[in-house]
Amino acid sequence: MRVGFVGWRGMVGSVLMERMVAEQDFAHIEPIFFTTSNVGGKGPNIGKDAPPLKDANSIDELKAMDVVLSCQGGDYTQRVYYALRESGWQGYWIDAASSLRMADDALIVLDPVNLDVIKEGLQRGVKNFIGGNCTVSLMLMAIGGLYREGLVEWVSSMTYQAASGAGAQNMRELIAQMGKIHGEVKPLLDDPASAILDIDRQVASAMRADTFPVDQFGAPLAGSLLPYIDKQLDNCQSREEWKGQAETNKILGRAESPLAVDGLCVRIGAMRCHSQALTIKLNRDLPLADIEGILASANDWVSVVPNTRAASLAELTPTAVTGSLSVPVGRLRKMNMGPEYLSAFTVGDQLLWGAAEPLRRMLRVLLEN
Ligand SMILES: NC(=O)C1=CN([C@@H]2O[C@H](COP(=O)(O)OP(=O)(O)OC[C@H]3O[C@@H](n4cnc5c(N)ncnc54)[C@H](OP(=O)(O)O)[C@@H]3O)[C@@H](O)[C@H]2O)C=CC1
Ligand SMILES: N[C@@H](CC(=O)OP(=O)(O)O)C(=O)O
Repeated sequence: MRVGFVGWRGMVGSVLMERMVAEQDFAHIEPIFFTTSNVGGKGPNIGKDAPPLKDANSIDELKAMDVVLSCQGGDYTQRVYYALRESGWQGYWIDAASSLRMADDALIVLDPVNLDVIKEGLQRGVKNFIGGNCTVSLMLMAIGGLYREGLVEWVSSMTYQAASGAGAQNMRELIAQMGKIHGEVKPLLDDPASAILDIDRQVASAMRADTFPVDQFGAPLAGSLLPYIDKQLDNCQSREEWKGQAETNKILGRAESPLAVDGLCVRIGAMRCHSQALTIKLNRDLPLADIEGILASANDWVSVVPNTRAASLAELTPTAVTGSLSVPVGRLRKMNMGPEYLSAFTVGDQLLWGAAEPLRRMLRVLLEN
């Protein structure tokens, strides 16, 4: 199988390459690497030879692929995908970008949750397989068991999303903001006798100054938060919030009878792990132990964290989870609203299960099909 990789050196693409090397995926395919900026250059080090980089804008070169896997971004998809199909290309298109997600002829892939939907799609001749929004994929990795058992009436998701979701430059800017804040008050911090309100005043003044680095986020994130992610929609949801219900139901294959998912999406100063506080309305009262069993059995990566302070601080934070495929879910308890209202908190690496891993695994599904 000739697989063309576009966007392999970007942030999502680099994580994908790391995972594919770790899982020895390249042993099963003929990889061809593409570029928009360095035609003829050298591809990534994957432990085996590959031809020099090909032009990612050349429909003729792309047409020779059985599969094109793109982590290059939505603009690239818009520019190239339709032209490639119009040329008569019948191959599989796997993509990290959101552009094609809601198209009728595309499926959103998250195989630990929707392998049945994917397999049924393959039998129907579906050729476009798109990675889901990171927050949605991570939520479903965490509580997919409840959906699988038909226990969910609705979910409200309040998110705490990492800088990486906005891109590599944003991660850099977050650290620059942290450094700027520290630099402003270092002399006061070094003096144990200094007044904390003086430090606080200087920090606030530094963050509000014109010289504070905000080119990427448009506002201070370090020491603050941003209560709006992605575009503004006419119904007063942000586009990120809209994706919650639309993509969840598409992933689960229930677009005809959608379950409600809604909430607020907020950017916080974490590096690459998205967290979510969930309120889940179950459609019946179930003992907490049964709920924990259902959650833990849903896939190989979800783990139930005991609802204690010690376990939550040790296992249920972005710092604990970053760089790993595990998706812990904790803070599980019945809420004051009634026995059918369940609270949960979950954390996941948005570059792994939130972006690269479902694409890598889709390639495996194609190979095994
Ligand atoms: N960031 C995220 O969290 C998520 C992103 N996605 C989607 O994935 C797509 C790609 O996102 P992301 O990986 O963040 O994009 P990046 O900006 O990191 O990379 C995209 C492309 O930019 C080019 N590029 C230019 N300068 C550099 C540089 N210094 N280092 C690396 N690449 C460079 C590369 O193309 P070339 O080699 O051709 O020059 C690269 O493939 C987007 O559509 C996004 O929506 C999906 C889920 C999560
Ligand atoms: N919008 C997400 C990241 C992302 O790329 O999402 P999507 O793949 O749906 O465009 C975030 O900011 O955290």
